[in-house]
Amino acid sequence: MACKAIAKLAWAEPTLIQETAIPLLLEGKDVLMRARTGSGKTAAFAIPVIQKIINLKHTSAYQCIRALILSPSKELCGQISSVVADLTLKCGREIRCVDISPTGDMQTQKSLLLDKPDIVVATPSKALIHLKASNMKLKDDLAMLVVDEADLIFSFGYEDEIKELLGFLPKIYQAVLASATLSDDVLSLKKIVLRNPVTLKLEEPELAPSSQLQHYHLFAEEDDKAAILYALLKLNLIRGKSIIFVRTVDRCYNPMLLLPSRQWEQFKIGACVLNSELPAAVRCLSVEQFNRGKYQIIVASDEKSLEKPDGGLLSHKEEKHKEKKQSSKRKRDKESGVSRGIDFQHVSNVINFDFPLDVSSYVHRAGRTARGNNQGSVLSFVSIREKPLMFAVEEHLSKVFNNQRVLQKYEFALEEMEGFRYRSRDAWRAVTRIAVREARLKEIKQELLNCKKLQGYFEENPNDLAALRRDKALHTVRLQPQLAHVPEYLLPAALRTESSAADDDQDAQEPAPPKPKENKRKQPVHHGSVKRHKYQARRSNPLQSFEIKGIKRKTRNTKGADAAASGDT
Ligand SMILES: Nc1ncnc2c1ncn2[C@@H]1O[C@H](COP(=O)(O)OP(=O)(O)OP(=O)(O)O)[C@@H](O)[C@H]1O
Repeated sequence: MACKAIAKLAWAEPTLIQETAIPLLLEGKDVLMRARTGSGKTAAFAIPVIQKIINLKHTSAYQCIRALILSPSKELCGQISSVVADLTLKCGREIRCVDISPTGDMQTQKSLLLDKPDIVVATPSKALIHLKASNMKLKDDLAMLVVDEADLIFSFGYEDEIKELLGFLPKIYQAVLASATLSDDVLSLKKIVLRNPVTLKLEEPELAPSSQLQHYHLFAEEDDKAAILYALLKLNLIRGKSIIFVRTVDRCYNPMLLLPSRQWEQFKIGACVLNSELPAAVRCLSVEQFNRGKYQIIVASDEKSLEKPDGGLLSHKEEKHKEKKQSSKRKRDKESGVSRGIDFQHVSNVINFDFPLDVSSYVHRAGRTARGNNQGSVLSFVSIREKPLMFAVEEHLSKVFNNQRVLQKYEFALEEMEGFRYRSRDAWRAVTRIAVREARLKEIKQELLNCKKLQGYFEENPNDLAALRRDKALHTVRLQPQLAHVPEYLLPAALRTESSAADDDQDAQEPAPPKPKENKRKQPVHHGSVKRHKYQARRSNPLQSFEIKGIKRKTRNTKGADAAASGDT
């Protein structure tokens, strides 16, 4: 049955970790699997879990919870349960899996658990709450325990919960730890969770090879970062789904405000924000909608705020102090993870608008693209103060890939982009702290209006609903409609024909000055054959020709830069 489901997922062959781990797990061994991010670890443990339950059900019809899968964040729990759902698609109602990680009605979760689903997916703290409340009992029947993203379990602060939780489990059960790294935390967890385990440490780099994943960097200061992003998007040099990573939650809203929704729409690109301060339901919905293709871009922050008001980076001590001070004001969800482990599907580009603060963060962000057998690229904007961070990543990647120079320079002649620079600088500066706050308030207001639970309240209190709707427009950033349209004179010469055509598409959505009537299709192809016409079009296409007058890229970068630009997967 699982095989039929796998066929439906169109997985032609197992990944390396699946090929090695599944037979060991089917033999009943405890396994610690370390394999790179995006290598298919979820199915590597989920398939044996499902198979074990099917086998046990053949020997005993007694219904009970037979597997507990723990993961550090709600997003990851949701993801695991949807992989289990995909893999049990052909099992009908025979195997039931319940995800109790979402914050919600405990009574509903209790009744789901009392129904004894075969598999329970939870964060450690949620599992513990239900175990303590006797809503689920595992002491007699649990056959399998899985801890996914084991390297994050302690760093997310679950050490005590895990230790306490083990007291609710039977003496004998099979256990699996899955992790992208073999950190000290994982080794400590291994000691307390696994018995005589087989350790699978695949001899493969922690990221996909450079034939599949290309890394680029581009030196740029704050104002220029915005201009470059604006130009890359407007000139269609970034194609396919992209994740733009920024350092802090507030900065998530900057690129969004710089390119306000109207403009994203004009790009025909849907964009949304993802960060740990959004409610879990909104985060999960954003990821789901992004995966379904509703949004082309996610602007995500995966770090806590490490920035000083003057723009410098905070020391660890300063950061802790700031966090303590802020904790009463701003609520960050401990059970949230953005770059770690989330299976954003078919992402062509990861753009580090802010460079990640350490090597492991870079690896995890980069791991959001080139997943499975897909192609991908990472483009990092690096300011002067971020250079040391970049050098650390460069050194690390070159060690991982046998002294190869992995991080390539993305050649981009910003001086040719003066027009973009001028326009975006203006818009970027309009994004003040107040504007960010207002944007976030607007988001909350929208959430209230969409909240199903409040629908009843609004029906009974229509005045409140009207007041909320009537509320003054919160968007204090002056929208600059001219940003949506890039006049031809702003473009580098080599891009004029193509991008003005792209703009023509956009112009179709907004009132445009009347143009002389002409039917492009009917225009004859002058001077030569169709082949020649195609050749000329190819020559003027910066993505296909090696030499670009406006934006200079060196030939050695062209292949990767094309991938970065086209993002074809
Ligand atoms: N055998 C396979 N063939 C093709 N694609 C696969 C296969 N197994 C899994 N995948 C796909 O690979 C992607 C990554 O899988 P998964 O999320 O399980 O990776 P992971 O190793 O758990 O990553 P992370 O460490 O980041 O959590 C998913 O989109 C999944 O659908």
